[in-house]
Amino acid sequence: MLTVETRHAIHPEHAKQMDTDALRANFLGEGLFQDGQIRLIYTHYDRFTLGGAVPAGGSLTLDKVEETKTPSFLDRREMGIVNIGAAGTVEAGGETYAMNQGDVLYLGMGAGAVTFSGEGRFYITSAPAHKALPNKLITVADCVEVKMGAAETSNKRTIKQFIHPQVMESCQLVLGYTSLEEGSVWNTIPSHVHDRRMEAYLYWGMDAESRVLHLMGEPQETRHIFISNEEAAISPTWSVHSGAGIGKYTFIWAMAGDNVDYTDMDFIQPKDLK
Ligand SMILES: O=C(O)C(=O)C[C@H](O)C(=O)CO
Ligand SMILES: [Zn+2]
Repeated sequence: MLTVETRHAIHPEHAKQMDTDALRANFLGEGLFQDGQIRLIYTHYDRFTLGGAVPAGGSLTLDKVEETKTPSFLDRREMGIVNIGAAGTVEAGGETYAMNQGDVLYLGMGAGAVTFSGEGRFYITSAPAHKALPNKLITVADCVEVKMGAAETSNKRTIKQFIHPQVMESCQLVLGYTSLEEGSVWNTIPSHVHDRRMEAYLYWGMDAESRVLHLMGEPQETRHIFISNEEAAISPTWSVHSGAGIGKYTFIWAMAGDNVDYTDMDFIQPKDLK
């Protein structure tokens, strides 16, 4: 079963007026991982699409998605998939890729139908592409690790880069995930924006009772949403995207836009946040 929800692009002046329910309806992705289902959010931020596929021991195929009006979803798009569950497989372009927890699969434009199988919980990201690039499995052992932050500022963390120029070529997608060290709670400090790229965060690896306070909004007009395990925050180009966890968490960051330069960020120092 496939479900697709459309999210329109929100102007920052509009976001300022929103109450909690409106912020959640526009910027939070809930219930993306349901047994036996593929659930997608098709956004109007760079037409970035995110979602989950949970085959729950069976198989699920993603092919035509009405929203794109193309015969197959990947006819003019690329895709990044992260397995946040147990072992599973993804079949595309005549190949079957075995994916353990944390592995990432890149599928290039024209890859065709995508079949998810096994016990995996597959996080799906996708953006329009301008050329066909080879499909590529990037295991946890293949990623590039960057250490950031410090225990003194409660933000010591490891950034694992997968779909990233240092690892492989993509059209628009840049993707990886960040884990906090024990005792550190803050991600993405100092905060930043990047008007050139939208971004989405998928929080996972959290206890059921735990929550992340996700900061969003313009730097001088911040808002927050509390996020549970396996929920996503959609971050428009004008929004900061930082968070603090009440308990352990990892988050998958994925971006699409004008460049694939991970370091292209406009930093906002804590003293300048409002
Ligand atoms: O912990 C961090 O810092 C991040 O993971 C930052 C994200 O990767 C990001 O926002 C990239 O633009
Ligand atoms: Zn960012």
